[in-house]
Amino acid sequence: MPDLQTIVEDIHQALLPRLGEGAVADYIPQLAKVDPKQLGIAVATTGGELHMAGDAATPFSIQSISKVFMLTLALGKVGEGIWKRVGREPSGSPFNSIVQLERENGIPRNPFINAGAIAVTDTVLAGHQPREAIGELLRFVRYLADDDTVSIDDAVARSETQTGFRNFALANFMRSFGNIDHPVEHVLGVYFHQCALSMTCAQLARAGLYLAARGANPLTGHTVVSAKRARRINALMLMCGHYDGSGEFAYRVGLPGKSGVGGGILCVAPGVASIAVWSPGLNKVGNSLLGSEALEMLAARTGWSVFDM
Ligand SMILES: NC(=O)CC[C@H](N)C(=O)O
Repeated sequence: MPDLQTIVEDIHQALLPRLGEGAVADYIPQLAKVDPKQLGIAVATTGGELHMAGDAATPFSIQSISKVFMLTLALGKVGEGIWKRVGREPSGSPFNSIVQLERENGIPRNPFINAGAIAVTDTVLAGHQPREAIGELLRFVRYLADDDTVSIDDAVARSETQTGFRNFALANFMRSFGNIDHPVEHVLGVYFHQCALSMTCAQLARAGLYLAARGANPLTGHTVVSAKRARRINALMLMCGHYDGSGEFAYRVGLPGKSGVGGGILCVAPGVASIAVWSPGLNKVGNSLLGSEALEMLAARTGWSVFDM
């Protein structure tokens, strides 16, 4: 196998002619302004190497990838009790779907669709003002990435607050079933800010290392979660991380991953590496089109797969 740096550069080079494919998320006005012709790849290995290509040092809106970090925080606070409020099954529905919620009594299918993530955020809000919960998450992500420059893009958070009608509907609907404890405006205030976390591929790849290294960041030595919990979060990412595109992603890439409508994907090769890719153009189910292609190529070139150990 050629060295990793060559592989990531080759993949970036191969995809360059296709930059701009897919559709940028435009239901959040601030995201619609992002130049679609960008592609970043960063691979952080458990051995401490970092390989980057393309726009890997450009910050972007991580959006739903933040659901992985918020879930990690919530599990630390309430442990397995979280599963009383949210399931662990793939939804087979779009990320912002409301239909299952009624049939399933306000309990979202999993923590990675919007409804599930909003319930998780509500858990983290317990005993805090929204500003404190946002601060706690920001500190946590900075700690994971070992980088204090990670920030929240207030313009993105504001843009989503003004247009997040569907998320308000989801939160109110869950509240009617007793599955949201705090005022909906508070919960969504935190949720929109977590989605507006702005990170580069390099920062994101480093932040995800704990999931590739049995719960501890091998660069800093910081223990984040137990090995068992890291495995379980990876299992959820594999089954639910790409909404109704999760099966396709598992088939093509074969690694746990979590996407966001900003065009980012965090992907985990357990024991080996944490990978972040970013390209704003999305496919029909809202996952980065070229980001998924890049990961498929990376998995093929390296042989990394959770189905072949
Ligand atoms: N899939 C996503 O990244 C969705 C996150 C976005 N903030 C929303 O709630 O719609």
